[in-house]
Amino acid sequence: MSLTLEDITLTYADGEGRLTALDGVGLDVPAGTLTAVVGPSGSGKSSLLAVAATLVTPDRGRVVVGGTETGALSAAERAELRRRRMGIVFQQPNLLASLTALEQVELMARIDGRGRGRGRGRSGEVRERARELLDTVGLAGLAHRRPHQLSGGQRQRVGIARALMNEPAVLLVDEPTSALDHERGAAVLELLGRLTREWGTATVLVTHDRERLSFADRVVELVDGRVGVASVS
Ligand SMILES: Nc1ncnc2c1ncn2[C@@H]1O[C@H](COP(=O)(O)OP(=O)(O)OP(=O)(O)O)[C@@H](O)[C@H]1O
Repeated sequence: MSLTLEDITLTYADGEGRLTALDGVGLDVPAGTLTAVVGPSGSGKSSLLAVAATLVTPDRGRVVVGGTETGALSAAERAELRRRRMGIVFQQPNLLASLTALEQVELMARIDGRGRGRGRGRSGEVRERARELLDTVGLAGLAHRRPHQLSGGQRQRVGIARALMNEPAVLLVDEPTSALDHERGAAVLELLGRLTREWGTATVLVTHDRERLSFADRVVELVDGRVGVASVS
């Protein structure tokens, strides 16, 4: 399933006027590829992810997910699309305070009883898969911990495992390595690149980290809400 953004313009109210956060941005992310979005603070990266996630409706332009023009869907249909087909990882993962790491990840499959692929199935299988994902993101021994017992980087990795639980067709990730040390950050990027290819996911990853972009199929630079030419070190 591919993700296409066509000529996206997004403005926010700014005092008397409007601030243009995205200005005619286009992005084509074929299934099984990973696009990294880089750019200075305030250049529109998080806004771009919010539009791609269909959480924010742009002033102009189209978001097409697997051939479906999302602007034509109702709010309920968009919510369903997000739940069934998208994995979204925000900088702040919004974990539920009362649940353990394992329960946070399991919850995705339980909410979406008809989840794709291995997310489907009996309770034991769901638990096993959630454990596997926590293992993969390096949280094997911490599955029983609640959010307040985890570091910022560990919470972020719970958020990544949760987003991967239903084998999303579209994966949108904001700054996955910001709270991680170098080695752990590299492992998370390697994992996202590998799953993108294995699952045929259309992945967009926002990152400040220009040194480790070799895992990306394409690098897009945003400057003042426009797509520029990326210079990668
Ligand atoms: N809800 C909002 N209301 C008004 N302005 C906003 C809102 N959200 C973002 N902006 C503005 O839109 C512009 C783009 O913000 P955005 O968060 O998309 O940038 P970013 O590249 O993700 O930044 P960072 O790297 O610091 O997270 C900025 O000028 C920001 O101040």
